[in-house]
Amino acid sequence: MTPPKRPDGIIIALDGPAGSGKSSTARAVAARLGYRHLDSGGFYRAITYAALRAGIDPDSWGSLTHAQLDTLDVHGHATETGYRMTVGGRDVSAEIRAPEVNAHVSQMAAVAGVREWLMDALREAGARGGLVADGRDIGTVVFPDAELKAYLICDPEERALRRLREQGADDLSTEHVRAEAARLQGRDQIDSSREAAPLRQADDAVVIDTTQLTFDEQVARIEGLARERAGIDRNADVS
Ligand SMILES: Nc1ncnc2c1ncn2[C@@H]1O[C@H](COP(=O)(O)OP(=O)(O)OP(=O)(O)O)[C@@H](O)[C@H]1O
Ligand SMILES: Nc1ccn([C@@H]2O[C@H](COP(=O)(O)O)[C@@H](O)[C@H]2O)c(=O)n1
Repeated sequence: MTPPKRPDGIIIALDGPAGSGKSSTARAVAARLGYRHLDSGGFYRAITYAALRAGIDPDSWGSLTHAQLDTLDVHGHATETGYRMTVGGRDVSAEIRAPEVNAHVSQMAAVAGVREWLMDALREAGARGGLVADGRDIGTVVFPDAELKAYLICDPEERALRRLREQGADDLSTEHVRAEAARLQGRDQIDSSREAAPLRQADDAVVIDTTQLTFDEQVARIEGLARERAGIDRNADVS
């Protein structure tokens, strides 16, 4: 077992399609290890929310300059356990989950200039290690040297059902579940077919299908792999 080469621990990269369980799993694994959680989708969501709020036409997002992005005043603030997103100094944790942001975020995330603009902030989060980061290109582009990479997959209708339950939806009919599955797959289609850092499994990622797993099973699986990769004992301090 190799000891961590970063002062605060290893970097764990979780990628996969929409609703496959990345963020919830990353948060739980980070809590168990005493690591920080980086939800990179939150950054793309905050930029999308800020651009919509500023009235910038989505058709023009492809030509957004770094100076224009700076004026949107989007920031991720490190907390004890993760990152809190603000726009114009205001916490936007709830707003960035709105259906309007869901519908537009993949369009924003496909813009190469936006991804370049964000890269330093995302990499800075991993500078000391001790990080569980989730997204679409964490293991392939943001932290290609992450000590552990996992690629989570899950049946689309199961993903849709979980998402609807999370939202407290009353209507869990087949029709409603299929409509939500189509929305998730629409986002996956844009994310995996774009030129800039498309969603794809890193060659050295462990694939975990969460369809038949309980939440605790998938968390325990990744925590176990992380402890192995970090060379740490289950009962020992992980940093
Ligand atoms: N194994 C599981 N069994 C049941 N529910 C699960 C399981 N894994 C995750 N969930 C639930 O599925 C929902 C989607 O998970 P999560 O938000 O982590 O997905 P995600 O991949 O980060 O999605 P997105 O890409 O849209 O941000 C959450 O409500 C989460 O609690
Ligand atoms: N590394 C990433 C993370 C996210 N995206 C884009 O943001 C969207 C929202 O992400 P969630 O994880 O919050 O669902 C996602 O659909 C991608 O378009 C990305 O490109 N790269």
